[in-house]
Amino acid sequence: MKTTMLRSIQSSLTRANNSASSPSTHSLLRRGYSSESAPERKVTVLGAAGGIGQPLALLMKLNPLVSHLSLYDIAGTPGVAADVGHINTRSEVVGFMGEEQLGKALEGSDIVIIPAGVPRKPGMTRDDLFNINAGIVKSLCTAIAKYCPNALVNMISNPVNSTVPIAAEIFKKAGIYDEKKLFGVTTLDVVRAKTFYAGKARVPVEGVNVPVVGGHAGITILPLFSQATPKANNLSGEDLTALTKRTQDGGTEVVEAKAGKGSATLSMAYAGAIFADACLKGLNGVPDVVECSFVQSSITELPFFASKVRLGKNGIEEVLGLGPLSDFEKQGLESLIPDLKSSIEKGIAFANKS
Ligand SMILES: NC(=O)c1ccc[n+]([C@@H]2O[C@H](COP(=O)([O-])OP(=O)(O)OC[C@H]3O[C@@H](n4cnc5c(N)ncnc54)[C@H](O)[C@@H]3O)[C@@H](O)[C@H]2O)c1
Ligand SMILES: O=C(O)C[C@H](O)C(=O)O
Repeated sequence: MKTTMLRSIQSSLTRANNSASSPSTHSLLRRGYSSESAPERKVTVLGAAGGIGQPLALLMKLNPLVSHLSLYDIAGTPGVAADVGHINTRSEVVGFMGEEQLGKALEGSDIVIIPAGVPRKPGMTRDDLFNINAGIVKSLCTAIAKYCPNALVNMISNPVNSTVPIAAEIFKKAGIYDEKKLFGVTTLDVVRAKTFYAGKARVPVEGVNVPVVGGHAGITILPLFSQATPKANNLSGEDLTALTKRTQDGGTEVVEAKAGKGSATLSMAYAGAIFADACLKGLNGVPDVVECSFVQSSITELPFFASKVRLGKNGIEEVLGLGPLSDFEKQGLESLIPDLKSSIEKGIAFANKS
């Protein structure tokens, strides 16, 4: 019963993966690539005792590609680690608490996932989190540069449109920046676009794919429903406009429903687990692993942009282009550029001030 449930969680994580073509964990296992023979991989979660951190720790504990799970926060991690550590899956779990233990938490990490920082309350924009979260991200990235400079970094902390450029600048200053290894996690936008599209088009959600490009705030989130599969012929222009708006406002929908008790945590943990799983598969040499992510990019005039990226043994193998856009999407792309540009510049300026 327990094994069946674990298998079903794992396979639904892989089935839901954006890349319909990437082999599932189960196909790897069937090919004799058992969790015992899968390479050792250390995944570290920074902010592991938080609303996202705890369910994300649980989902990473269920991932057979992880051999070491390191859980760090400024408080509360011993309890989370003891709890998650009792689950009878492959990884060894260690909790670390307080700045003096940050180095140990990070050493040897293959992937560092960062959901550390404050979430929104109703009436706030993601940019309103900048003043607190920029400093948190800066200090955590300084430590990553020192203790695990080769790790892939999955940035969840908001505002992602600024925290990713901050991380890049901190890594550049430390002389370790590799643009192939830094990712803003925008998977939740893809997860939402798939759910909302499937609901409106009345198609089974498991088979749905929708790329989401741009950034991760308001109108910078640009779902490309014209490229959604399976094609739905029952959606009007008005439906597509409404779907786009709902995807852009998905975070706010949750913030308002939680009425002061934070933002998306469970769906974000799910999305973060999907993205980390894709990074692990890429590192392990699985071919054709493709996910959307906010990365250093030259596909538009902006230095960072979310689009599909192909993941490989060194992180990003290829940043894929946007593909054909509808007139509505072309307009959306044009409108988002100034917003996204100023968030990126704000992050770069913050990281470079004294
Ligand atoms: N990228 C996305 O799609 C997405 C989705 C949802 C939430 N978020 C963002 O994720 C962040 C976390 O959200 P949450 O709901 O988990 O918040 P939370 O307050 O529940 O948890 C944040 C955790 O970070 C920890 N923390 C604070 N400073 C730290 C530091 N210096 N080092 C390590 N840990 C530290 C806190 O102790 C806390 O446990 C927010 O910024 C939120 O906006 C992003
Ligand atoms: O909306 C937020 O503040 C959190 C997150 O960015 C989300 O999209 O849910």
